[in-house]
Amino acid sequence: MGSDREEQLPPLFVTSRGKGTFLYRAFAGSVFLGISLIWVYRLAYLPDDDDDGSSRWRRWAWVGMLGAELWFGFYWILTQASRWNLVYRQTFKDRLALRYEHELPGVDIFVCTADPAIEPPAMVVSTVLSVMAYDYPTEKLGVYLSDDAGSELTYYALLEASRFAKHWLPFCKKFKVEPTSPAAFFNNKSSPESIGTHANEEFRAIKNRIDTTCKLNRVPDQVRSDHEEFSQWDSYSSKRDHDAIIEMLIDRTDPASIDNEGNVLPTLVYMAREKRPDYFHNFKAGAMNSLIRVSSVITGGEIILNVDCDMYSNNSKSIRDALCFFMDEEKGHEIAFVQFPQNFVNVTKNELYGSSLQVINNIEFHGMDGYGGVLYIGSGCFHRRDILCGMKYSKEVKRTTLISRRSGGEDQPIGRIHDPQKLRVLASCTYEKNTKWGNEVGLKYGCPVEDIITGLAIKCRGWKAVYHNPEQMAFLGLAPTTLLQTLVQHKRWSEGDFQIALSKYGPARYGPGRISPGLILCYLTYCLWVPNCIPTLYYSMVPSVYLLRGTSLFPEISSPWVVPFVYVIFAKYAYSLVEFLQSGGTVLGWWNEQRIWLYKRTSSYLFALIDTIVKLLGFSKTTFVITAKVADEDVLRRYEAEVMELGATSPMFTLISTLALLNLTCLLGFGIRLVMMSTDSVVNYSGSMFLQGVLCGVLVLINFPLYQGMFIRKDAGKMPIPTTVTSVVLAVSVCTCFAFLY
Ligand SMILES: O=c1ccn([C@@H]2O[C@H](COP(=O)(O)OP(=O)(O)O[C@H]3O[C@H](CO)[C@@H](O)[C@H](O)[C@H]3O)[C@@H](O)[C@H]2O)c(=O)[nH]1
Ligand SMILES: [Mn+2]
Repeated sequence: MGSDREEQLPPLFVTSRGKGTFLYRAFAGSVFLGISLIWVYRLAYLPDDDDDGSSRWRRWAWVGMLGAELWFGFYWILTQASRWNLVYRQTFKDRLALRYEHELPGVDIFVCTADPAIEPPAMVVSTVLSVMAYDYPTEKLGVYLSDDAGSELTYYALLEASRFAKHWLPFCKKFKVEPTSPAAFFNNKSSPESIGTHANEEFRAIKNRIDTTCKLNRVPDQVRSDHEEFSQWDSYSSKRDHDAIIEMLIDRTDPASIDNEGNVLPTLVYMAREKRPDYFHNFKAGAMNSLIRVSSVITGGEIILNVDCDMYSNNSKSIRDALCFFMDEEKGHEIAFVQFPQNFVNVTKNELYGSSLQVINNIEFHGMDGYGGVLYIGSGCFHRRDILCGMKYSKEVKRTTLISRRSGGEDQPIGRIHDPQKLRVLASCTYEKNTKWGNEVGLKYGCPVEDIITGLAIKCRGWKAVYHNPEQMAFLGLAPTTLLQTLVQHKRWSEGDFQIALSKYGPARYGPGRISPGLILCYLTYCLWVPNCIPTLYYSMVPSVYLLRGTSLFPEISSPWVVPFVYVIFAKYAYSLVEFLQSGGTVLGWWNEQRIWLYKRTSSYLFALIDTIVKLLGFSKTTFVITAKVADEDVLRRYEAEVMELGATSPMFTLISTLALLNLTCLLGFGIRLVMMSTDSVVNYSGSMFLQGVLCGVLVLINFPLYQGMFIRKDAGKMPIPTTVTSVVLAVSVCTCFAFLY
């Protein structure tokens, strides 16, 4: 690399290709051959259209199987794109420091929170402190907390944090603390005990005060009278109806803003944008756009980092990592954003809910990066401000943007506005009226996955994105801890992605000519999560009820056509196991992942499909269900013991348990039939129903935790009795209809 560099400077980052690409491609080719043979078999053996009722039923079921297999095959092809060409990045932070230490750009960091009840302020401010303590010149850092609840509790917590920062930042620097989130650092058993007893005590005290205040739901009178800014809450009527509140807790240009050792502190700003019932607030995208505007006049950093309130910094060098990409002399000018993976602190060993996203993080995103276009996933992403604000790519911008700004002097050329009135205008409901905000400027509105669609639009404007997955994880957050939350989160994601597919930005329509074909396929993998629900529901129901009936839908065990079926299934799952283990998972974790895969497809995606249709018909509006970052002790105990949490009422649960019971009934029915047959017919019969029996058997095995939750467990996390009863009635009725009606 770099042989024809214009200057003889070694690069700030290098890219290397994954190994074994050729072998993988050959393997994928063989699986594709198998899939094609399955299609051929379905077409060649399509049952005749007799008048006889039973064979007509079989013919239709067969056509459905063909449809499902065509879809699965097509979808499998899509998933190959993100495995075709993996790349890995390495940065040289020492070179960056050597060349640019004194002209590093300003960095503004946005933390978003939206509800003090499910996103505890003590957690939020730990995240804020973690990013304030980055190993980066503090006079170039601005940290902004957006509070979509506009809660004085969160403001109070931030006030406490701003005071603690004076101890915490020098402490982190002195002892090279990692991670720089005080909560994470002091909770970590392996953090050296000898250091920081004092800091620890102080942090505990602050955390206690915050937690108590939150529990009492009231800021102490003394604090309130000491800090006149609390009067801004006098006019506050609710989360959805209040004025904009913007408070600068630390101003880095104020000579008094120094830590205990006399170093400058980063600017720290609290922002609750204005909310009114008559104005749609566009969730996180709306908050981000207000932050972009407000920060542009306070600190105006050229680089913006965005994290969710639970995603604390776990690597104090991440800004420098990101800058190695942006400031690389050769390639930096075309990079719009640098995305780090979302990792989670709270995943258990065999991750019951498959929420660690390891395969996405360790394989698929490296594959998308190979096409220059990893997704923007909302948290842990560094953007160039002007690109986020709509700048289009052109070859001429090469080398100008970051470098010219920096050569303007130590400080940014932006006029600093501290006038609260002017700031409030920028965060008002009406500011965006008749502007391009939410469309061409800033994050896009109208989609529950504002991050994905914004990232796609940026790449369609000609920019590249980079994925960086360093060994020491850059960010750590909280994954959902119950089944329902996992399914609801996936409903939001899949629905949002599907909306993109249907929108003007649908990758297949909008992408060609703008992004590479490989990247289009990668995007489609995510954008087409939702339609998977239909073939998956079909495949997990129809063969089973036909098994009960004794109608075969797969080749006989002695037929050579069994080979492609067995090969494709075996190869696909063996490979997915290898991939999962390689990404750091366990065998049981993989098995759990298959279960959650089934539940997501049959419930989250189905409900996302239904909601999409309802919305298209104009009956409902987009919502955003925030994922809880706290759980009861009881729930947490079960989560840690990897016992499935089923103690909630939801149509999603009714659906998955009905499916589970349906398969159980079909398998039992099949068993009874076998027992009642003569030996000869058993051999024949089980031969013709073999694959169907295996499919139904595996579905029963994988649903084991559901049967336990319905019939065996006694704890509070078991399936509610009404849900169990409904599911039994539904499953038995469907089975009875099928067994006797035609
Ligand atoms: O009206 C809202 C709703 C949410 N948020 C914040 O958005 C973040 C993400 O919300 P969360 O409930 O944790 O959703 P996740 O599914 O975990 O988030 C992922 O998916 C979202 C899109 O669906 C992205 O916005 C996130 O960045 C990405 O991490 C949190 O910090 C919230 O406080 C707001 O600021 N305002
Ligand atoms: Mn989250």
